[in-house]
Amino acid sequence: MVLSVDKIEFSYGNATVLKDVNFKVKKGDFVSILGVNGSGKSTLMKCINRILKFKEGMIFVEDRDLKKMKDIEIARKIGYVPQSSETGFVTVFDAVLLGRKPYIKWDISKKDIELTENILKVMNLEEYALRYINELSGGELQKVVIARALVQEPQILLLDEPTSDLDLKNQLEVMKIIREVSDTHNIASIVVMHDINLALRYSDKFIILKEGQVFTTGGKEVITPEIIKETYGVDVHVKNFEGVPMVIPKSQ
Ligand SMILES: Nc1ncnc2c1ncn2[C@@H]1O[C@H](COP(=O)(O)OP(=O)(O)OP(=O)(O)O)[C@@H](O)[C@H]1O
Repeated sequence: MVLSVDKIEFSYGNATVLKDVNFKVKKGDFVSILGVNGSGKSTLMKCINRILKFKEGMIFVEDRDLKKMKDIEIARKIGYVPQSSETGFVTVFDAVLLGRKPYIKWDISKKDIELTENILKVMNLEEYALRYINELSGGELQKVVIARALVQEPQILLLDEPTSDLDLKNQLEVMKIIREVSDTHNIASIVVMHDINLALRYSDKFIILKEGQVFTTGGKEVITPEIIKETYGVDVHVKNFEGVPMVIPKSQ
C-alpha cells in the first residue's frame, strides 16, 4: 500500500467535516473521490497532503507516519493540484520546472530540464513554454499546474477537480495522461471528480464521501442507481456503453 488512511477525523473549529475516514490505495491505482458539494472531498485531499492537520487517526505514506514526515519528504512523495489555480509573472516552462524544487539542491540539473521538456511535450504544452502563465486560458493553466505536479515524480498524485475548467477534448486528454502516468510510473492518483461518467471511464476505484464519511468504496460495481440516489438524491439509469458503465439521469 502506498497510502493508508486510518480512521481520520478533521474539524474546522467545532464543525466536524471528516469522521472515521478509512481507505487504502495501492501503487498504480486511479481512485476517484465522489460526493456532493461540501461532503469533505477537498478537506480530505488537504489532510493527505498535511496542509490541514487532522486530530484523530493516522495516515501512512508507504510505512511512514505522515505526522512525522519532513515537509521535503512530503513534497517529494505527494504531488497536489488544488481546486483553484494561481497566476503570476512566470513562464510556463519555469512554472513547470518549479515542480522540481523538492529535488534541487544548489542548481537546476540536466535531469530537471529534461523532465520539464518531456512533460511539456506529453501534455502538448510545448508551444506555450515561453508564454507567461497569466496570459493563459483557465484550461491551459490547469494543464500547466498538472504538468508541474507530474514533473515532481510523486508516488501519490492528488488532483482536486482537475477537469473542471477544461473543454471536452482537454478533459479526455488530461484524464488519459493521468491514467497513463499512473500505469507507467506506478503512481497512485487520487482525483476529486464531479463528472461521474468521466470518472467511470478512467478510474478503477471509487470512494464516495457522504457527510464526511466514506459511504462506500470499491470498483465500478459500486456505481449503482441506488448508491447514486442515496449520494446525490438523483434517480439515474446505469447502462453499459462500449464496455464502460454510464450514469444517465432519468428525465424529471
Ligand atoms: N476553511 C474552512 N473553514 C471552515 N469551514 C470550511 C473551510 N473549508 C471548508 N469548510 C466546510 O467544510 C465542509 C467540507 O468542505 P470541502 O471543501 O471539503 O467539501 P467538498 O466536498 O470538497 O466540496 P465541493 O464539491 O463544493 O468542492 C463544507 O461544509 C465547507 O463549508
